[in-house]
Amino acid sequence: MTRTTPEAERIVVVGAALLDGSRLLAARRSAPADLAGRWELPGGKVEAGERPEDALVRELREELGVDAETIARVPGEWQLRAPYVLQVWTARLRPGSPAPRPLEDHDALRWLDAGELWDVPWLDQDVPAVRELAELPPLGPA
Ligand SMILES: Nc1nc2c([nH]c(=O)n2[C@H]2C[C@H](O)[C@@H](COP(=O)(O)OP(=O)(O)OP(=O)(O)O)O2)c(=O)[nH]1
Repeated sequence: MTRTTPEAERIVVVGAALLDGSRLLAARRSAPADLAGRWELPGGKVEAGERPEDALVRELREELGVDAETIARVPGEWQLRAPYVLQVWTARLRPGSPAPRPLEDHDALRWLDAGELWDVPWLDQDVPAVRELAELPPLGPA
């Protein structure tokens, strides 16, 4: 049975498909223990009154030390552990941005070429989102 979370109890987690040409940035979580060592899309929880796109830019600044901008919403929404749901935006670094560094929540970063998307052990709950990304340009069919 698929369990859905009532609208009022949902907390949106925004994840970035941070792109550099046709490469995608994957981030390895360092905490909590049950997620540590698995790979995810950098991002975090949207705060009350915050636009998801603004939350994503803020999270990328805090977690990776970068100056990024969102490009477009990736169609779909994926249930995480309740009450969280994952929404994904493609994003890119703005000109002059520092390179990403694992400042918070992560202990490794990796730019994956389109052919390397499945070379890291993604969090189980991120696999459907990565599968969707793999079907979309610039990672998948043009
Ligand atoms: N950022 C991110 N979180 C994910 C992904 N997949 C997934 O299950 N999660 C979970 C982990 C956390 O329970 C929750 C997001 O938490 P977070 O720790 O990244 O968010 P945050 O920076 O706002 O957290 P906080 O420390 O301020 O509370 O969503 C993903 O791809 N990216």
